[in-house]
Amino acid sequence: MNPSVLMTDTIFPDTLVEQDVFQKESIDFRLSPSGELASLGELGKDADALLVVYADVSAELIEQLDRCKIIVKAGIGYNNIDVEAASRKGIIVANVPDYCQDEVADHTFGMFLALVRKICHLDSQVKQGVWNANQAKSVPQLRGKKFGLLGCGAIGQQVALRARAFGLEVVGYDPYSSPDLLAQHHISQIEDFDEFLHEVDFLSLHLPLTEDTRHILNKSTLSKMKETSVVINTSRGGLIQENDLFTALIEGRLAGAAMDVLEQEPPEGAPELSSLDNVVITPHTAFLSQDSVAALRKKASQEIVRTIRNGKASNPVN
Ligand SMILES: NC(=O)c1ccc[n+]([C@@H]2O[C@H](COP(=O)([O-])OP(=O)(O)OC[C@H]3O[C@@H](n4cnc5c(N)ncnc54)[C@H](O)[C@@H]3O)[C@@H](O)[C@H]2O)c1
Ligand SMILES: O=C(O)[C@H](O)CO
Repeated sequence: MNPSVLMTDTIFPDTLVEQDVFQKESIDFRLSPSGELASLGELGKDADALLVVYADVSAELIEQLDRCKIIVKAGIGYNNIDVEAASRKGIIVANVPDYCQDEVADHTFGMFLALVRKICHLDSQVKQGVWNANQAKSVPQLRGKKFGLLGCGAIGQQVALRARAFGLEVVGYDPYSSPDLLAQHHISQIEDFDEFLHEVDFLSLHLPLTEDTRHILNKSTLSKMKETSVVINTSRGGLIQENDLFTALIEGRLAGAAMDVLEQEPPEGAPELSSLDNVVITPHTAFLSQDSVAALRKKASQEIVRTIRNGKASNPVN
């Protein structure tokens, strides 16, 4: 009997890349038609591996997997997988840590510029027949301002490179990163979180969503930031308490926000934040480009092949 893979969900229009990789290795491949927990449990029962994009791989689902050896997140952030439950069952969880650093850094910087230079807002005004340059008079000059990285890993380092090219001073808060590594990337470390929040003019989030980091930006931490500062989030929606962010923005305690990710994705209709002129939102697209997607799909599938064939994953997270 061939080993088998269940793909729980996909955002791509076809599964040709995955089918190709698995077919060459005589591994059977199925895509779940609905991605719903009940059917995933049933379909995944006999699968040797799970390939996951955004499906919620809960402890309840993992409990139903009788043969599974590996769960691969097709992506970097694996917060939709209950890693502890998988570890308890001896299942390896792996991600694809290296496929879209440039895309996310470009998107982060693009959103930052669109927000701070009011490009999206002015564009939408012109399209409504309003030609009013006055609103741009309050735009801050970037050179010499402090660009703060909350999380200084692979993506944060790429963002730092772009920020420096704009004459920004890059500062970082990352308790798990070595001072040498940060110095190598010309990121000045600020060790005290409150001081970091207080110092930065622009704050960009590049850390994983975990139980420790959920709502790391909330009423209390947002209140430590300058009223003129902005937040850019291309990491995970759950890092920010969105109601607190909304309140800080309407009360003028923060100058703006750029968000590629939201607490609820997809949101039900237009998100509340989108009613504000000083907010820019994209629908979780920072990682996407033709090249990054091709690399991601291939790497995720190959990780499964490696584990099924050799019993070892290249990028285990447990
Ligand atoms: N929007 C998108 O399309 C998209 C695409 C890729 C990744 N992401 C998100 O970006 C995140 C970062 O990706 P990466 O490749 O840079 O990951 P990475 O693992 O290379 O870097 C994450 C950094 O965060 C740091 N960190 C952990 N906890 C922290 C804390 N409490 N405070 C400050 N720093 C902390 C880690 O030490 C690490 O240096 C991912 O976890 C993922 O959720 C989003
Ligand atoms: O984490 C990632 O790789 C992207 O956000 C897609 O899930």
